[in-house]
Amino acid sequence: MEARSDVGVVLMNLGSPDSTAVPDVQRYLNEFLMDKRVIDKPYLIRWLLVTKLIVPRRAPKSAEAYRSIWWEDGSPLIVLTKQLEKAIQHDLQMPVEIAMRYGNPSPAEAYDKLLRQNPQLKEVILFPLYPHYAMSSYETAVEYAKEIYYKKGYGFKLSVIPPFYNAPDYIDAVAESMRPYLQQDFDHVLFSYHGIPARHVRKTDITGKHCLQVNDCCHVKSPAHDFCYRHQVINTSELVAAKLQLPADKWSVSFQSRLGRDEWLLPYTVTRLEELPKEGKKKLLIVCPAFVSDCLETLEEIGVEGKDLFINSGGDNFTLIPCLNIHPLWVEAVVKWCTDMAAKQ
Ligand SMILES: C=CC1=C(C)c2cc3[nH]c(cc4nc(cc5[nH]c(cc1n2)c(C)c5CCC(=O)O)C(CCC(=O)O)=C4C)c(C)c3C=C
Ligand SMILES: [Fe+2]
Ligand SMILES: [Fe+2]
Repeated sequence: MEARSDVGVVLMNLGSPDSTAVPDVQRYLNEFLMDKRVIDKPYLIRWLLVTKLIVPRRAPKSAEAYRSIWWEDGSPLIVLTKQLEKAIQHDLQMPVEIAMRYGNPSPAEAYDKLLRQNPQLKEVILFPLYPHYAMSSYETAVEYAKEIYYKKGYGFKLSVIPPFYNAPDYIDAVAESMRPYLQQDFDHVLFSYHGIPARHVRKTDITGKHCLQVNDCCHVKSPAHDFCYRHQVINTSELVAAKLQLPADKWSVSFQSRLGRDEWLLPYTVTRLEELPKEGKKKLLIVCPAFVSDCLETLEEIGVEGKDLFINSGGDNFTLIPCLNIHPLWVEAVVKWCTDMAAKQ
């Protein structure tokens, strides 16, 4: 492939605290939870909730959880995003930088670095590392990256990779990353996705009358699906299960990481981890396809806490399948989509 320096790529992920020290975790959680697309309450209520209630209680516990999974070179999410950057840079022959929605590095740092090293830059491809659309993940990342782009008046064009929850290359990569684990004896495969408040699904329903309102809404054709996180994660799971020829009674979907008292998407992963052994499903494979890089929510919440809960509820065997990270099929897909988008310039 011919090297290009007029098109650059920014891989954008969620971000982590700078360190596991409580003040750094506090700063990160404040920035994260003050995002109006994450806690969608009026500013003053959000500010009181976040700075007076949630963060003071949560920061020390989160810091401890981060400490239990932190790597020598930093947060797994950041380290793995950097590894993906290296892997695709090698094959893509275009300059690549990483950016985070919260914490560091910011999209401004990524744009500036690309420009400094490639003064002839004409286009930046923004690649949000989220397969599914949610107000609190894909949408906030893209809006933030665009806000900085317009504010600073950059001269290059900004193109954005859309959610890829049903893209055959992504489905293949998830399925093939799971396949070796299916060789072992298992009773059930649980697809555990980061949850969101049910209210967010209703809010992003462009028809205003479909999501969580129509019977079996996620299987009834609707333009709402383009923005419906629930539809998209169910669709990802169905496509992966079909690819792996998993019988319908051998897999299911659940939602993790609930925060607060509002109702989030159901069923909750914690509930399913308690129920599955009682249903005779004692050997479990669990996979988290909403995250393309392993992070606190996979390594600690599922890999440590989830495993304890499952085993203490009567489970025998718990295997967490790693995220795509730098799986060769995933690297190939990222390279292909960036190349295709650059060719459209
Ligand atoms: C996969 C997409 C994600 C969605 C959707 C999402 C929604 C969402 N998250 C919170 C609150 C927290 N999430 C936290 C960590 C975290 N979340 C995602 C991804 C999505 N979140 C990732 C990849 C991570 C891991 C970050 C890392 O450093 O490894 C945290 C911080 C940790 C903790 O204290 O638990 C919070 C808080 C809400 C409220 C929300 C939807 C409204
Ligand atoms: Fe989250
Ligand atoms: Fe829906």
